[in-house]
Amino acid sequence: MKIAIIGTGNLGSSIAKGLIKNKSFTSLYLSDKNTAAVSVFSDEDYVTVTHDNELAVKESDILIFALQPRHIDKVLQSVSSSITSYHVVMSVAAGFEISRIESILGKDKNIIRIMPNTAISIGKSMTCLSANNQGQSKIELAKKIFNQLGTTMVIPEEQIQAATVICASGIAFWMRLVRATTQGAIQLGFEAEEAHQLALQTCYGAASLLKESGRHPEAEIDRVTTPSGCTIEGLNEMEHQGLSSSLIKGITASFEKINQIKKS
Ligand SMILES: NC(=O)C1=CN([C@@H]2O[C@H](COP(=O)(O)OP(=O)(O)OC[C@H]3O[C@@H](n4cnc5c(N)ncnc54)[C@H](O)[C@@H]3O)[C@@H](O)[C@H]2O)C=CC1
Ligand SMILES: O=C(O)[C@@H]1CCC=N1
Repeated sequence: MKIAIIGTGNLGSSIAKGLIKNKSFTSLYLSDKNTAAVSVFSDEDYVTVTHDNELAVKESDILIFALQPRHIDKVLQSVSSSITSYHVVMSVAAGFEISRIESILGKDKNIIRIMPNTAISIGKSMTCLSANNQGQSKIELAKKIFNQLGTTMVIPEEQIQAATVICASGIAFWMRLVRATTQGAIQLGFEAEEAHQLALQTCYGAASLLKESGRHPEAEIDRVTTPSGCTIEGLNEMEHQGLSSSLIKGITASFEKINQIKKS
């Protein structure tokens, strides 16, 4: 597996970290006009850090374009003559549709839109995938790569925007919930460090319970809410203040915004 990551900022470097941790490549090119985020990897076996996108494309089979939507057009155009039908072209650019990539590279290229999140750096990403017609035969290969770095789900391209909000932006949403819980714990008298640890382990426990039991969140809530107890008192107050509603409204606002990015 000869992989190149073009664009090694927040997400590109997170993918690089995950791949390097797993040693899941025969060669890895990390290409960026500013290689600061990945220069630490230049001593790793079979890893090349470069400013030369063209070189990275020519030396690799699997190309992961981790660029901002406003840059990806230009970069794809600049390397298009080196991209062949043997390459598998993957793009993480939010809102940048497969048809736009096909209009630059041609419909005969294997193109897969991937939407991981930053937890890919520790092998815990939720990565959604969607391929063009030509790329359907490469989807198993893509799943193989990203299953080593978390979990994958193949979805229709129409759902990639929604998946971006839930899974990629979702990391930020969950972080804010952890932080708010920490602030509550500090108000109740814990030191900041202790508060953070309490919030984090409880969050981890809640997610693990759902994952391992397969039960519905409300079934787990029923097990915690003692009649007339403190949990239901707090939960109902949170709902009076609009907890579920504000989360759903935030998710839909984020979705509206990503659909605007798609049109721009
Ligand atoms: N940050 C996140 O959690 C997620 C981001 N995304 C998407 O991933 C993409 C990248 O996002 P970030 O990593 O946050 O952006 P970023 O700005 O941190 O990284 C982009 C990188 O591209 C490089 N770059 C720009 N022009 C270049 C060129 N001509 N040649 C080589 N490198 C060039 C920049 O120097 C930068 O390091 C975006 O399209 C975003 O929508 C998707 C899922 C999650
Ligand atoms: O905020 C953004 O637009 C990008 C896409 C999902 C995560 N970061």
